[in-house]
Amino acid sequence: MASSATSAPLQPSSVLSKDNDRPGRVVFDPSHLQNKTNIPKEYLWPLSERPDCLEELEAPVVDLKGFLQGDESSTRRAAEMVREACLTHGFFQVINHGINPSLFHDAMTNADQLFHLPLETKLKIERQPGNFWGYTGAHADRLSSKLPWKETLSFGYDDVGSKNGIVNYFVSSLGKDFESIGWVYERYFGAMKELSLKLLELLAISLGVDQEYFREYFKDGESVSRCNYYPPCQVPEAVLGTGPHNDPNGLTLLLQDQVGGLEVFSDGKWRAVKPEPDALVINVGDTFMGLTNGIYKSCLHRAVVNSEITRQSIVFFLCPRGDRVLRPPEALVSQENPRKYPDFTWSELLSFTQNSYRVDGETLQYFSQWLLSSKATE
Ligand SMILES: C=C1C[C@]23C[C@H]1CC[C@H]2[C@]1(C)CCC[C@@](C)(C(=O)O)[C@H]1[C@@H]3C(=O)O
Ligand SMILES: O=C(O)CCC(=O)C(=O)O
Ligand SMILES: [Fe+2]
Repeated sequence: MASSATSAPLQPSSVLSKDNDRPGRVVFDPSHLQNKTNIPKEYLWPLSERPDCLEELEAPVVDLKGFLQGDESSTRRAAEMVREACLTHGFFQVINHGINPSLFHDAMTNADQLFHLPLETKLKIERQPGNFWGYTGAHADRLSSKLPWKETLSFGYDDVGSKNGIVNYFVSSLGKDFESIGWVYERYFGAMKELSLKLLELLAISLGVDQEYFREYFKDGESVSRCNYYPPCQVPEAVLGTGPHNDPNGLTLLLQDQVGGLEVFSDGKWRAVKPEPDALVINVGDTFMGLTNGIYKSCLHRAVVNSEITRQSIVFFLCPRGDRVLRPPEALVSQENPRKYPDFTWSELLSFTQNSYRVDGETLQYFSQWLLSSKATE
């Protein structure tokens, strides 16, 4: 369960290569799998705790309107709400965030169309080892057991280095017909980057840190964006759409449809994050927990699937530039709260998480210990 320390090492990518040169390779074909009652062993997780009546996570729905308009008392109120949530579990939702609901709608419907393409077409844009761009079915390119019951399409979203990178990606990999889809995600993830920088200002205010501090830290980052598509499963309690994990990045901005399935392990129980129309779910990742010297919490979460209906989510993982050293501002370090983690860079943490996938919520702790012991033996 969540409290026991287990880690499932990822298979090196050289072990799993393209299905045509590795006949034993698992290929996630939802049209076939979603009707099966006999779930192939690669997808099985120890029977997950699925209470009949799942309690809801106590996570505030924060109205950003006043803050975005520069209104002081609304900003104070919003900062207090996010502070309380981040001191406890690091999850809150935002509404009136300034993003047009039609962009949410377009991002969801285009993902639906993309995941309905024939499997051969999706495999043409399969994610390659060491790269964050492309399609995966159940992450079978990197994992061989406890596979997530999902398809993903990811983009190494980078508004700094590559202008129109997502549009170019669609056109060069799937052809000119996909240009308009590329523009939808270019606009969507551009809006997510902008909003995430504003949220960092609100978080800085909530911590009494210079308003620009975190914004400056993340503004030239190499973020990752992803569409998740979770088909139904006839034995939903035997599989997980996304296994338990803490996000390694700074902040995560997640758009979920109204189906529900996102759960957070808080106060000893899995709790549902209730879908709110047109809201975004925001959560603190390990990098932000590190930057706040452990004051704001990143929390274990997972996505479950159901037996009836496909669920979709679209995620923006805000990350720093790879060589940025993660060090909290002085205001967050004191005698009572001394440094919790050593200095490290985002690329060090990212490669650790890519090689060792922990399901116990202790990644940052283990990473810090590993870093300190490996530096001591250098
Ligand atoms: C930098 C990243 C690695 C993952 C995608 C982004 C941010 C979160 C990571 C992830 C979601 C954590 C859970 C396991 C994972 C393999 C997944 O199920 O998708 C992770 C991502 C990944 O490596 O693709
Ligand atoms: O789809 C979801 O609700 C959660 C996905 C998630 O946690 C992730 O991709 O990191
Ligand atoms: Fe996550």
